[in-house]
Amino acid sequence: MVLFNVDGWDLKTDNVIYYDASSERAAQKKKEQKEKKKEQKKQQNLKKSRHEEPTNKLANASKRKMEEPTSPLKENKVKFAKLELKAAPRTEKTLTPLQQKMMAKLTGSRFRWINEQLYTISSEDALRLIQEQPQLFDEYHDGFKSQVASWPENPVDVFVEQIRQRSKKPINAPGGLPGLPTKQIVIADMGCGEAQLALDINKFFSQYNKKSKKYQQKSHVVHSFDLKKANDRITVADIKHVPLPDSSCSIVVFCLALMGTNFLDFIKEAYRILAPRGELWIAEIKSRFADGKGDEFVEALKLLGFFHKKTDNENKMFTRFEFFKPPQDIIDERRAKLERRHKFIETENEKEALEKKRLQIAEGKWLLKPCIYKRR
Ligand SMILES: C[S@@+](CC[C@H](N)C(=O)[O-])C[C@H]1O[C@@H](n2cnc3c(N)ncnc32)[C@H](O)[C@@H]1O
Repeated sequence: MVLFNVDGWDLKTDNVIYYDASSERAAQKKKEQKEKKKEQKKQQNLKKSRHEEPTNKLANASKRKMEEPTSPLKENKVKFAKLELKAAPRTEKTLTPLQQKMMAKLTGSRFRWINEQLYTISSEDALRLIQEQPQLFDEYHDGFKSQVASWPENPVDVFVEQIRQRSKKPINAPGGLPGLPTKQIVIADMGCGEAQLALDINKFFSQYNKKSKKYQQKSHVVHSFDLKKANDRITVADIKHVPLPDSSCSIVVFCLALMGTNFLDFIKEAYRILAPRGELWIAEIKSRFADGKGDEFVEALKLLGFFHKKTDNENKMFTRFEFFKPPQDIIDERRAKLERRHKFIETENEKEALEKKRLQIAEGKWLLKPCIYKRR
C-alpha cells in the first residue's frame, strides 16, 4: 500500500534513514574537530610566514643589489641605505630534523649574504653596518668558522707556525722575527675576527718564555682590530685607520681581511704603522686574484712602497704573501737607481695611474674580486 503519494514526489528507495541522536552527536564532533584542525593549520601558516619574512627580505635585498648599476663611491651610500636586514633571533629550541635542515639552509644563506655585503661595501659602511647590527658579526663568524673547518689548513695556524719557527732565531737576525729597535715584537692583526691569532701567539710566547733562559726570552704584544668587540683582546676600529702611532709595529697581519672595496687604504695604514724593516703578512683566498696568481696584487703593493719578500702558493685555498717596509737608506738607493735608469718618472706615473683607476673603480672590483662562498 502506498502510504504517501504526493503529486510531483517519487520516493524510489526502500532505505529510509531514521533520526539517530548518537550519530548526530558524532557528526557534530567530527565537524568541530575539522574546524579546529583548520584553525590550527591557519595559525601554523601565519607563524611560518612571519618566520620566513627576513629570508624573503634578504633574498629581495640581494636581488635588488644584483640589479643595481655598478657606479662607484655614490653607489655605496645607496647600498647602505638598503641594508635593512634585521638580525635573526637565535633560537635554541629543539627542532625536528626537517626544521634543522631548513634552519641550516637559512643560516647558510644569511652567512653568504653578510659575506657578500662586507666585500662589496666600503670600510666605513662596513663599520656602520656592524655597529648598527652587531649580531651580523656573530652570524658571519659562525658561518666563517664552519667554512674554514672544511679547509685542509686554517691560515691563522700558518701564521702562528711562522712565529714559532722564526722565534728560534734572535730578533732582527736573518730569518728571525722583526722587532722594534727595543727588540719588542709588536704585531697588529687587522680584521682579526675573534682574535684567535692573539690568543695562540700569547699562549706560544708564554710557554716559550717559561722554557727559555732569561736572555733568550722575547717580549711581544698583539693588537687585534675588528668591527666588533667580540672579546677583550679586540679593539673596535675600521682598519683604514687604527689607533696606533706611526712606526709602532714590527709585523702587520691581514688574514683574509682585505674585505672592503677600498682595501688599498688598509695597506697604506699598514705602511704608516710599520717601523722600517717591519713586515706585512697577508693571506688571501686564491679565487680572489683576477690574474689567478696575485702578481698584479704584488705590483700594486710595491707601488704603495712595500718591498716584496715572497709569495707562498702551496695552500689549496689561500695564497700567503710577505712584504717589508724599506728603511730610508734603501728607499733613497732605489730612487737613485731608478733615476739613473730614467725610470723614476715612469714609476711615479704608474703610482698616479693606480690612484686614478681607484677613483674610477674601487680596487675591490678589479684588483681583488669579492670572495663568494658556494652553497654547500
Ligand atoms: C674573513 S674574516 C677573517 C678573520 C680572521 N682574520 C681569521 O682569519 O680568522 C675577515 C674579518 O675582517 C673584518 N673586517 C672587514 N672589514 C673590516 C674593516 N674595515 N675594519 C675592521 N675589520 C674589518 C671582518 O669583520 C671579519 O672579522
